[in-house]
Amino acid sequence: MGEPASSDYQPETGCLSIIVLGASGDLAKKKTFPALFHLHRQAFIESHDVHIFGYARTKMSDDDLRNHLRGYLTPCKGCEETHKEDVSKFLALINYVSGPYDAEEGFLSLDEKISAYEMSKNNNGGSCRRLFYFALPPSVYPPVCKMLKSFCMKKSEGGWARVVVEKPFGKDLNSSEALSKQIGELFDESQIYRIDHYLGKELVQNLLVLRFANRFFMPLWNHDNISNVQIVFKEDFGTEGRGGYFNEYGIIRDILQNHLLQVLCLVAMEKPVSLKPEHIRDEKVKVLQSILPINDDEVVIGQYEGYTDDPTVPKDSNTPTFATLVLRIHNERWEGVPFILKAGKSMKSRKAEIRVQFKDVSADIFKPKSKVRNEFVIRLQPSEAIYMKLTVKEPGLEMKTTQSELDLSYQQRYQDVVIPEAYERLILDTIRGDQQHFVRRDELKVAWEIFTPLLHKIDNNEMRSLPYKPGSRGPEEADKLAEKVGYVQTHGYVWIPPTLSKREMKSMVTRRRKICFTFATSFFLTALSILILH
Ligand SMILES: NC(=O)C1=CN([C@@H]2O[C@H](COP(=O)(O)OP(=O)(O)OC[C@H]3O[C@@H](n4cnc5c(N)ncnc54)[C@H](OP(=O)(O)O)[C@@H]3O)[C@@H](O)[C@H]2O)C=CC1
Ligand SMILES: O=C1O[C@H](COP(=O)(O)O)[C@@H](O)[C@H](O)[C@H]1O
Repeated sequence: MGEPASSDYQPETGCLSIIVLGASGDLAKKKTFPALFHLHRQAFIESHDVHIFGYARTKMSDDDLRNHLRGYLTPCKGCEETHKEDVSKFLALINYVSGPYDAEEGFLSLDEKISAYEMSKNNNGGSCRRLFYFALPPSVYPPVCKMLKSFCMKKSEGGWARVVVEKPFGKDLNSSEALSKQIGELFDESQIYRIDHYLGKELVQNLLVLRFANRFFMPLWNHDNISNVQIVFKEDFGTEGRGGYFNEYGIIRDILQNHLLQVLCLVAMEKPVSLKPEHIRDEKVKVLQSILPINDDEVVIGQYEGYTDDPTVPKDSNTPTFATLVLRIHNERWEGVPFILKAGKSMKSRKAEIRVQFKDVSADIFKPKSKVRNEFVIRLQPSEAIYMKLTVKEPGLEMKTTQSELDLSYQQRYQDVVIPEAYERLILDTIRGDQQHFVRRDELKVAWEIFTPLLHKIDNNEMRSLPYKPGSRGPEEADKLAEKVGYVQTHGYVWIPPTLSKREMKSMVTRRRKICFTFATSFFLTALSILILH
């Protein structure tokens, strides 16, 4: 069965079973089930044709799982009134099956339950669809795939079975390729959805539109005009309860090799032939293939002080919780432009953004006191925004220049819009069969090729993590590296997100209306009294 492109999507009929493997875990409760809840609340998945099955080793009843999840299902803005009812309706759709990941007993009973549900729905016609979501550590992907393939793949006419797998997909090039091979022997590429939730973020999805639907950017988007690009991820908390997992992977495998690299692809790729998933992914692969080997002199890794206090982390751990490194794309558009990727845990603030810094104006006649540059910033989170830093005349009698911005802040511009969570959007894509925002096997392979030599050096202690204070900007050396490769910080300029809230806007409008009303009333009364007096 061919998989439809996004624009070809036709709503399907028939029953849909969503199976969350690892239902007892962290991702399942924090992201997967809440995303399903919101999709259900908005009727993207509906009670009459969907059922959800949780699967894990932990022994619990249906109600135990429902109660475990309840607290994570929070109302969205404006849904508070119906929230209790929405939660009850959603939880009623969930059943739980307990079993091991590498033996048939649990999977046979899972299949029995899914089949019973499908049978109960058969009289509606249509096909049966099975979506398997792996909210599991990658170490158990191979046995789980085998079990699913052997025991849970009953296919009805026109139906489908898809698997969604989480990152990190492997630990380096070899392990990732081995995993891809094992899974590839069991499922077609069109059935495998390698999720990278950054691809589901609103402003990441906006990148192609911004770049290719606006005349502004096209002629400027190249090495003639752009000095450097920074892609930054910061969290203001540490590994918190995930020390065991994190210590095995580190920040490069956790964030840079996947999330930041995917963002880089969308910033740097050429215009795809169309919006078809394969056309987009072809262009992403070309960018990745053009990235030069990472230069050790353009890498700074760090570890926040106190990281090894976590009892699950060895005292002598060299695992980086921070990294800044430079990627260089060897092609006609980007030759000479450093792409600075920076990610850190336990930093001063939580933020993810893309910062495109332009070159200096040539033969500048305004002679500003300090060097200033145009920047185009896309803030992915928090407070989604797109703004452009530019030089303007300072209002007043003097001919002085100052830094200002053209600002599109989503909170202000789209006040009535609730921006969906990345996972909501991506799970919906998997149901619709749209692989545009998922990582293809060859894309993953090149991504690992880029990072594997560096990762091996760090794993072998050939490169040491520098200590940094929790709540800081990370090691000073990282800022020095960014400066060395061309980033110019604008001193004295701070972007202030517009603060006019909807309430303030409303009260302003009401106040204006009141003034108009008072004015109209007094005008009317004056006119009336003049008339009476005459
Ligand atoms: N948590 C997060 O914020 C994010 C997680 N991810 C990815 O999602 C996946 C799941 O992550 P997360 O939920 O945090 O993981 P968990 O450690 O919570 O594991 C999920 C479930 O898998 C089972 N499990 C855990 N360890 C093992 C093991 N060694 N062998 C067999 N089963 C095990 C447990 O269920 P039981 O014992 O009941 O079978 C557990 O409840 C991972 O690939 C992770 O990298 C991606 C982005 C964010
Ligand atoms: O994949 C991961 O992402 C989260 C950060 O996600 P965000 O959407 O809140 O930016 C990170 O905390 C985690 O370590 C990593 O595995």
